[in-house]
Amino acid sequence: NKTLFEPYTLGSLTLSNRIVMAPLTRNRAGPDFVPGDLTAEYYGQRASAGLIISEATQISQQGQGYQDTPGIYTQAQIEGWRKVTNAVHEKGGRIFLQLWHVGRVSHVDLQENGAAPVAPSAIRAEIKTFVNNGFFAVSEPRALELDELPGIVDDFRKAAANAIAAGFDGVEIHGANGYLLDQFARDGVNVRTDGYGGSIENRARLMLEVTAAVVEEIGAERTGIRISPVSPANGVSSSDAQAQFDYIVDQLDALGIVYVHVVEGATGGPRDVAPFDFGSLRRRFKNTYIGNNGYDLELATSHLAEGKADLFAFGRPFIANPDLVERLQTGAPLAQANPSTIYGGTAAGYTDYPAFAAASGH
Ligand SMILES: C=C(C(=O)O)c1ccccc1
Repeated sequence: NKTLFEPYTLGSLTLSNRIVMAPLTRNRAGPDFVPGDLTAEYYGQRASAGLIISEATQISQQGQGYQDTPGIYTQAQIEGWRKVTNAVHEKGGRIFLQLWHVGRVSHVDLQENGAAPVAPSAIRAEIKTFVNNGFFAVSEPRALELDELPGIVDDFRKAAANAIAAGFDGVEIHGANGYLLDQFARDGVNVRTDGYGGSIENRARLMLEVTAAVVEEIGAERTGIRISPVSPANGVSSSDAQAQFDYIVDQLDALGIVYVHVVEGATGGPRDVAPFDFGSLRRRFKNTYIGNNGYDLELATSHLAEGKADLFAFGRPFIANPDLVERLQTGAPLAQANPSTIYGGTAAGYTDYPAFAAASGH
């Protein structure tokens, strides 16, 4: 029977195992939101993952919501990411870039000319974001005009092309965790009365137009997406998540993208936050299903045996265990991350976690 530690074919890629490094925001981009040498070292250290999905990376300044997160919309940013993909590929690893637009989860100090963050509707989230070296309430958003949406689709398309130019093996569209595309999909925060709101199909429209544009630009085999059907992250909610996301996944399957990456529960929180049949998504999607959220070796092994997912994404465990795959395989103990150095800072708590062998003096 299948194990987590056997090779897996993802489109035209052969992954060395079924363990995925989930996207982790670390707020360590340099000036002009360019990833620096430390970032190349950090991802290189974790290249034994079957697939790395990078931290969320904004497709435009409008799409940025936190300080010191990296971008993929300038030549300098592409060159910075090239060092990262080289470091991972030198170690035989594979890496996708997560394309991000935060929508309403932003602050005027991050926006061009202090502009209001954009959203499907002018409803402010009751949350804070990390800006000006502190946590401050997100700013009042404005509703996007219909004629602005093609520009956002094009920003995703160009960012996908930039990611391939930077050497990434593919991209993951960020459709989860209460950011722009998820805001549009959720009737708790999208109250539009035009073609992008008011029905299951209309609310899915922007996410699906972005996905189709990325597929057209770089191919379905290099395009994945992350969704979080029942997560309340960043203040989103749905009146019928099952119907909304059954429809979305049916349409994603028709687009032929290589994987769907599903946050099964509250992001970074309880898996049973709300009743939801994830098997319904698994059955509707012919290609690869990546399960995420709170997995450990035992749960992943049992879900694999039950055919509930093909790959398993681990986030927080990868922070302090660069060699997580080897530790899971050998049963070595896992190190815990220092919570005070997860977001922001330099090497401490980023590149200075040792592999188990090094730590135990083997
Ligand atoms: C990009 C994030 C996500 O998808 O939740 C994120 C952003 C800031 C802190 C933690 C996570």
